[in-house]
Amino acid sequence: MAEAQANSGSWSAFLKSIASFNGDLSSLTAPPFILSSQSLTEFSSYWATHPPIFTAAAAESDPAKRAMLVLKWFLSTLKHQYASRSEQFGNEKKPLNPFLGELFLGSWNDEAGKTTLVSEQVSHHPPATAYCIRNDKTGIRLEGYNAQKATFKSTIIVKQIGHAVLTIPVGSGDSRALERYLISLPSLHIEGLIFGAPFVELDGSSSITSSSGYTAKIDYSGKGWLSGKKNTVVASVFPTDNEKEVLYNVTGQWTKEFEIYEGPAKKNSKSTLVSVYDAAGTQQTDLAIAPLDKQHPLESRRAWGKVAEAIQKGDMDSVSLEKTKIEQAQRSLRSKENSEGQAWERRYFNAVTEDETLALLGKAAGVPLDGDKDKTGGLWRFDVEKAAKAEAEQLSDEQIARIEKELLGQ
Ligand SMILES: CC(C)CCC[C@@H](C)[C@H]1CC[C@H]2[C@@H]3CC=C4C[C@@H](O)CC[C@]4(C)[C@H]3CC[C@]12C
Repeated sequence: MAEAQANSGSWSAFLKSIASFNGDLSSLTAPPFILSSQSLTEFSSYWATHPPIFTAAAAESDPAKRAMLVLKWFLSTLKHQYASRSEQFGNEKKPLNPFLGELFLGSWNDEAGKTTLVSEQVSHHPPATAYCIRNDKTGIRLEGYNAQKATFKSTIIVKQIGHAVLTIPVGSGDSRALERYLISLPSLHIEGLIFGAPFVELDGSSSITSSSGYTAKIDYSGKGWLSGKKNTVVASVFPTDNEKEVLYNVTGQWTKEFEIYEGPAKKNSKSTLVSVYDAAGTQQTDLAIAPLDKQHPLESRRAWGKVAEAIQKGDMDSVSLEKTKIEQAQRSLRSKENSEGQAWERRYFNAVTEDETLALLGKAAGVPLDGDKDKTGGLWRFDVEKAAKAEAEQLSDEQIARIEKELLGQ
C-alpha cells in the first residue's frame, strides 16, 4: 500500500487507461510496481505445486473416490494459481506477455516420483499457452491450454478460454484403461483496483467431468456473497446423469482450508468428514529448473533475463528497450514466415482438428467440441514424439547465437 501511494499519480492514470481499454490485457501500460518479471508461460506450473496430491487418485480403486480426489487436487491448485502473487508481493502483478514459441520447462522431484512440466506459448494472436505435466510413477498426465478474454465493468473481468484434460491409468493387466477428466476453468475479476492493491477473486462456476461417469461442479464466490467470506468455494461430486445424487460435497475457502464430506450438504446435521485440506499449511514442492546457461534460448527466464533484471531495478527505460528488442525480432520473423508461406513450428504441441475426450465429454462439461480454437489459435494437444525429439536435441553455440539474434533481437 505504501508503495502504491508513492505511485498514486501513475496509478490513477493507469485506472483511467483501463476504463477505456479494448479487452487486450497485454496492451495495458501499467505503472512499474505492478509489472511482474514473470511470464504467463510460468503459470502452467501452478497445476502441480503438490505432486503427491496431483497423483493421489492413481492409487484409488473406487471411481467415485477418484473423482473426489481429482476435485481435491484441483481445489488445492487454486491458491497458487490465483493468490500466490498477491500473497508474495502484496498485490497481483501484470505478467510478461509471452512471445510465440516461449518455453517454460522444469520438474518436481519428491515422494511422488518425477513430475515434468512442459509449457509453451503456442499462439501470440490471440495469446494462448499450452502445457503438459506428466508423472513417471503413476503415468498421470495433465494437458491443457488457455487464453483470456477481458472486459471492463467497474473492474477487470476475465473469462478463461480453454480447458484441461487429466488422464489417469487405472486398473491392471487386461482391465487397464485410461480414465479421462475434462476440466473447465473459472472466471475471475480483479478486486482492490481503486486502492492500488489489486488481487484476484474467482466467480461463477467450473466443472470436472470424468469418463467414468462422475462430475464435480464447483461454485466460487467472494466477500459480500452467500458466505460473506472471500475466496469461498462450494463443490459437489455426483453421477453425471443425476445431479441430485450428491456423493461428496466440499465447502471452505480456497486460500485457507476446505472440508470434504460424504453425501449432500446438510443444513442442520453434520455429514461424515472425509478430509480437510489446509491450503495455507500444505508444503509445496519447488519446481526445479535448469540454470540459465543450460536452458534453451527460448526458455522464459533466459529469454526475458534482461527485461526481468531491468524490472527488478525499476529501470523503466531498459525495460522498454529490452522488451522492444524481443518484440521487433518476433515481428520481423512473423513477416518473414508470412512472405515465405511458412508457419512457426510448435516444439511440443500440435493444433488438431478433433479430440476424443472433447467428443466424449465436451457436451456434458459445456466445453465446445472444437476446443474454442478461434479464440486460442487452435485445439492444442501434446505430441510425445515432438517432445522426445526436443529432449534429445543438442544446440551448438552457433545455433544458440542465431536463435538469440533472429528470435530475440539479442
Ligand atoms: C494487476 C492488474 C491491474 C493488471 C492485469 C493483470 C492480468 C493480465 C492478470 C491478473 C491475474 C492473472 C491471471 C491469474 C491466474 C491465471 C491462472 C493460470 O492458470 C492462467 C493465467 C491466469 C488466468 C492469469 C492471466 C492474467 C491475469 C488475468
